[in-house]
Amino acid sequence: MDHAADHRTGPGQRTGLLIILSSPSGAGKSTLARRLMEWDPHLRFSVSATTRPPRPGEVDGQHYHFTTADSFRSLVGAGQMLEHAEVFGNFYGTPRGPVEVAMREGRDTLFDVDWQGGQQIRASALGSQVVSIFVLPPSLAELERRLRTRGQDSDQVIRGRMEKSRAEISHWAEYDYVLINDDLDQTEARLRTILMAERLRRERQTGLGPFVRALMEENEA
Ligand SMILES: Nc1nc2c(ncn2[C@@H]2O[C@H](COP(=O)(O)OP(=O)(O)O)[C@@H](O)[C@H]2O)c(=O)[nH]1
Ligand SMILES: Nc1ncnc2c1ncn2[C@@H]1O[C@H](COP(=O)(O)OP(=O)(O)O)[C@@H](O)[C@H]1O
Repeated sequence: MDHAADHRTGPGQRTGLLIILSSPSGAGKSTLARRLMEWDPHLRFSVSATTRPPRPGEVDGQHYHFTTADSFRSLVGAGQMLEHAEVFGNFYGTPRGPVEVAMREGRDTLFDVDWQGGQQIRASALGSQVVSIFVLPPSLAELERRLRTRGQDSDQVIRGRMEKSRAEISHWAEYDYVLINDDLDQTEARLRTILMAERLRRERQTGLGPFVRALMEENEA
């Protein structure tokens, strides 16, 4: 079967959107993702696998699937990752199965992945369904302040993340939307607007009413 054609949109068909959120560490994407999920219970969060150890309060299977490097590698070897990358010295990857199920069910999926993950998902057979959003902090000083006030990482880890932030930010132009997360409520409102508009755009392709469909079929006959 042609894998790409399987997810192609057309009149009457409805497939899910893949909404990719990326940002330098600490800009606020996990917070925004959580708020968006609370707002829209139909949205599915893609739970990544990672070899990073859990932070206090993180729940296995909910925030991440915490795993060892060996089992991560065997999942990759078995083709079970839609994408994967090494970030800050740990492996992260998106399990393929749940994304494909959501696509078939017409459910939208939200991804919190870095720029490498964004590139790989865009290049995959599901790429035509991607809506990508890059979240920027108002400044690097504010980014560092957020990493420190989050209070989850050691000084050394924070320094490492700040060093990588410029490299992550350099990929902003690859994304469909760029949001500066200054005021959290305003950024959340903008994210909702993007989601609503992108859903309308998809309906333009897939949600034609029976009246328009009948006219199209008449024209094709
Ligand atoms: N490529 C890829 N990146 C991921 C995945 N899951 C998380 N990441 C990214 O890995 C980076 C580190 O995530 P995390 O350790 O949770 O730290 P945080 O971003 O500071 O909360 C972030 O840029 C995430 O977007 C994944 O499945 N694939
Ligand atoms: N707009 C904002 N203004 C102030 N603080 C914020 C804002 N957005 C997020 N934060 C805080 O910044 C810290 C990092 O946010 P988080 O969502 O964990 O970032 P990321 O997932 O991008 O690493 C958290 O303590 C969060 O509460």
